[in-house]
Amino acid sequence: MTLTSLAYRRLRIPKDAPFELRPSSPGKGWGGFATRLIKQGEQILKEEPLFVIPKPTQYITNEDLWAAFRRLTPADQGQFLLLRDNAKQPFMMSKEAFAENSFALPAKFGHGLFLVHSRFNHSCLPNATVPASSNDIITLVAIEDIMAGEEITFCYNNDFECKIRCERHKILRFVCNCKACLVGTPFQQLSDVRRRFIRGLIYLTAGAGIDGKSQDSSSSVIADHRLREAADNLSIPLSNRLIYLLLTLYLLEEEGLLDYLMRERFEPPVVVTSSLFQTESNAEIVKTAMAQKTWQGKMLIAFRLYGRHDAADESLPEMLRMLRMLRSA
Ligand SMILES: C[S@@+](CC[C@H](N)C(=O)[O-])C[C@H]1O[C@@H](n2cnc3c(N)ncnc32)[C@H](O)[C@@H]1O
Repeated sequence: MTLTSLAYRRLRIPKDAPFELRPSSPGKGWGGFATRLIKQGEQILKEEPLFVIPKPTQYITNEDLWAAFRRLTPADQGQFLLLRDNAKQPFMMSKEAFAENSFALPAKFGHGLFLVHSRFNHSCLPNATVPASSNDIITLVAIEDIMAGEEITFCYNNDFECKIRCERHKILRFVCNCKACLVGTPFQQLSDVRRRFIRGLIYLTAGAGIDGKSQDSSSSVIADHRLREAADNLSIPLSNRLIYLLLTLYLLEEEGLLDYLMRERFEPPVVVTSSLFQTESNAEIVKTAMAQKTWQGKMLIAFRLYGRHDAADESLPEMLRMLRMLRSA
């Protein structure tokens, strides 16, 4: 344990916090570890920013940061000066310190410096999350039960469920070694296939990538141009649409990413889509599929619908296009 990393011992942590800060596995500096069982959905940490810079990242300057630093109380300045580059040496530049320890605050179109949230390491298969906040206060929430002694991690980006290992590492600018990143393992190889597949399936059902944009032919994950055009025009038939949605949920589950927040995001479209069928024979299959207990079971039955036309197919694209227009208005 180096003297510099011991600086973290002096960080202000809530007295009743269910975690402690200590060294993590090699290369990961320090991290947050559960000191007792933390139940799924439990709030692990609620934190106010030390300061906020109300600017997009690319416009934040060292001068902005020094001005914010000077406005802090001496005690808060002391806390800022405890920050270390991955628990090693102090940061050379305040911009680096800010980049490593800040979170975007959508409500303010700016970024806040969070001393304690930033001590938690990343995983592409996390056990916690920091949901988007509507104000300056952010929270760390368990997305599964976390055992005492287990490292608490969250995913640093919000679209990693559809990014493969090398894409994730390019964005992170460090090499993560979680189960989905450990090269040479069958899980890792399957993980890349699953996440690329999830990206394509999201495109097919939403008619846009996770960034809300349509893809040009060079960057598209959908190789078949007719299929991509059908996705862009929101004219994927209802039967296929339901199969793609169920497949997405099944793959997320296989990947270990189907936590309660993912379910909140992906289950409603399945419920809505399954309620739209107008052709009686199709509606019967959907009913049987939806009665199955598992996503795999639902998907296997729903595959019987593949390629089947439904009376709702005539009006569906128009309805979806109107919804898209309303959302973007
Ligand atoms: C916000 S800090 C996290 C806390 C940091 N470990 C510390 O000791 O201060 C982010 C840095 O931690 C390291 N890190 C976080 N998650 C990691 C992971 N899964 N694998 C390797 N390094 C990681 C990287 O150096 C990253 O730039």
